[in-house]
Amino acid sequence: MTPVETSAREAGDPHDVQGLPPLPASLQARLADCHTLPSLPAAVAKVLMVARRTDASLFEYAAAIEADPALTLRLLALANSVFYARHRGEANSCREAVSRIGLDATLAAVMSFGLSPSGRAEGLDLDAIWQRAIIAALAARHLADRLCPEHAGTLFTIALLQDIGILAAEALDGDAYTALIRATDSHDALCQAERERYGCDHARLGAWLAVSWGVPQHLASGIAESHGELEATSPDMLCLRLSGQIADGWLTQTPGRAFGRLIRRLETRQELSLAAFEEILDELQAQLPSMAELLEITRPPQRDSHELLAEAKRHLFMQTLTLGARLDAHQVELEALRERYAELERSSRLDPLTGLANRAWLEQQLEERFHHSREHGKSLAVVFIDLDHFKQLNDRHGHQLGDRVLANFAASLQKMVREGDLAGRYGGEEFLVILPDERVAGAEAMARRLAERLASHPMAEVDGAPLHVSVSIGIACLGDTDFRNARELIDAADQGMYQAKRNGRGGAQRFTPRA
Ligand SMILES: Nc1nc2c(ncn2[C@@H]2O[C@H](COP(=O)(O)OP(=O)(O)OP(=O)(O)O)[C@@H](O)[C@H]2O)c(=O)[nH]1
Repeated sequence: MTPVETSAREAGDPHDVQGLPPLPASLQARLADCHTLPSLPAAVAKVLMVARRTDASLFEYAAAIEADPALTLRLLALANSVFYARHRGEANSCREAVSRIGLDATLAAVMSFGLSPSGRAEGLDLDAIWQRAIIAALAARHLADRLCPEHAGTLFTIALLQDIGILAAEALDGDAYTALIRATDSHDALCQAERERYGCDHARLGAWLAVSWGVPQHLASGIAESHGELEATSPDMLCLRLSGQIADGWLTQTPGRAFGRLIRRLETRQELSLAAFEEILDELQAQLPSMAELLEITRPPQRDSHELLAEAKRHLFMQTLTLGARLDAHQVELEALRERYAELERSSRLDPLTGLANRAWLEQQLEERFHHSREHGKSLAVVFIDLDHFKQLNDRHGHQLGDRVLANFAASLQKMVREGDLAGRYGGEEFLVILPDERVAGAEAMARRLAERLASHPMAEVDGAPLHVSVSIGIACLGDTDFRNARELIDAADQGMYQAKRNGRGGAQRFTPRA
């Protein structure tokens, strides 16, 4: 956190945090009218006045605190607590106490005294709020000791005060706000609900309140930014934001799951190893009881860091398994979809009755092959086949038999074409075969073979008697004539076929351009 300059502002709410956008105007107006906002005892305010000066000495801090005996006692208790006393002797004066615990922690202790759980706001669970605050404050300090020691004291104070905005929101809205807390199942969800209701969350509101008390601006802007994403933040911001999330995980009914999620979120941050995280949790557990005692709040639940992280890893493992299983299922689904798509695509090219290429596919293929043959100076033959007297066949034997004949004819045709050729149904009883690299002679040979086959193989049986069909065939060839496009080539083969019909059916006729 970069300390924010405390120069006077020209306009706007004097309690705004410099460097941050102002609070929504309607909220500012309501805050200005609210007479129940939490305030600080005079002694605390005096200490804050000292803290606002960058050149304030230890002596001045001590002097401000000594003016209030209760505050002095609280500070001495803190300096002599397990956390600060370690192997040192007893601190007997306010000055000794301030020197031992440092200016930041002194400020935090003084502030927490001013906002002690014995204060007002009966609708709120102040005990829970302070539990979160002290866990976060200690976590922030220990995280900072590892990641940015120069900010450890400041972060302790900010983390401790990060939720004071809840006090302001409760003062504004009373039961409606406490109902909002009850309706949300996590701190994140509460922030989101606040943003929807007030246009900002309690962190931002807390920063405003802090400035109104005279808390130094850099602490206030820290409070404003204390809630948010862990990714892509500076190390000090990571310590601060993580501190609140550690506190939430610590206090939840399912800490293993919460810490599992936290570890996953931290995966992108290399600075903090799992071993360091476990040490921090150990330190937290060691210090929380005395801190809770000092603030006269209920002790937060006891957590065994080793067990906690083992459970967190179990959750992560289960989550990975579930994700893996889901991924597998998705892959199977994707494969099935791919197959289905390929099948659809394949069937979209086929004629359903005969299983041969349909007209659209024939035309598209001919188009491509036509251009390819032209470009490479190759020949390309098209054979147009029309079954003779098919109407008569239908009329005599019925449509179903007609269908069977078409299907059997298609199967025979398919057997006669070579790899690289394409046979398809062009329409009704019309068929087309594309013969790449083939000249008229090759196409005529194919027509002959087809006629022979039809003569020797009946296409159906009627009352035990074989039913033979004949076809009329038209042939056109790129190479013989200079067709401009595939359409012209088909039309030419069609004309050849009509000529074959006119010649008496059952034969093949090559296209001959009129002179
Ligand atoms: N069973 C059946 N008949 C079809 C199908 N498609 C077209 N036809 C019939 O094929 C017949 C074609 O008749 P025409 O075009 O008059 O030709 P044709 O009777 O074969 O006479 P020519 O071609 O002159 O030898 C029509 O009666 C169509 O109803 C089909 O999918 N199934």
